[in-house]
Amino acid sequence: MQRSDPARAFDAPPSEADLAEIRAEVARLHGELTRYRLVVWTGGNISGRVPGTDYFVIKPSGVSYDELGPEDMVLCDLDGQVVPGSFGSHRAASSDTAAHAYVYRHMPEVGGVVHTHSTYAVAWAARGEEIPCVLTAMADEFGGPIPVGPFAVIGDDSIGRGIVQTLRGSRSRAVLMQNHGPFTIGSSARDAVKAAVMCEDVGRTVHHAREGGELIPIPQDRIDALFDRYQNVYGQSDQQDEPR
Ligand SMILES: O=C(CO)[C@@H](O)[C@@H](O)COP(=O)(O)O
Repeated sequence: MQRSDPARAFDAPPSEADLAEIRAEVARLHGELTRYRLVVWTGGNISGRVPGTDYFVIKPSGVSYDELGPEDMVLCDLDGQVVPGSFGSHRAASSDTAAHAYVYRHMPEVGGVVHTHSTYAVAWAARGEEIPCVLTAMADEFGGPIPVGPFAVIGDDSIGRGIVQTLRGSRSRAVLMQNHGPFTIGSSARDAVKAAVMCEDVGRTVHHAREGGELIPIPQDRIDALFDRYQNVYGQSDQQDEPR
């Protein structure tokens, strides 16, 4: 894959000792995708940025979720290149590695990226229809509708470009890539997984609500107030830096 900037050199990769925590967390979080039934077979993937470095770890491509442990996560630089000799480097990184890498290069505040094929979110994506903000739970978590991103081919940075173009400046941490499915971002891999769980939950609820009749939009000032409360007040006071 073409490097983003041939002149760019990345710092030396972190040691495996320094990677242990992020490897364990990203491997563990893959179990949350199956627990919440957001993926089937080997679909979907999670990555986590290694804090303070030019690297991230991501799921290996096509490997069963049952086999995913910390040392199976693939270490990549921000160009999406696998670091030779690192744990897991004997396998190909996820099909979406270039997309995740593009997001990390262009959104430095992002610490985790998740992709799923969760049923209701994919159904909204198949229609190219955003999920309207008609639930307080959406205002809390996404600060508005969940937007649709462009149709994009798999394997290069097209999906990443679509994610950044859609979410940069948005309060939503989820985007429905047209005809494909949800990609989510977060301050950490756990935060991005939460966005994926909540995206599917509201996608299901709004789908059934609309089947029963007309949806009632929430006024923008109420959405703003709900989002502010949830992001800054909800939960325990010692959770300040943790995702809610
Ligand atoms: O749909 C896609 C490709 O974007 C992926 O979710 C899915 O096929 C899983 O691919 P990987 O196993 O991560 O290579």
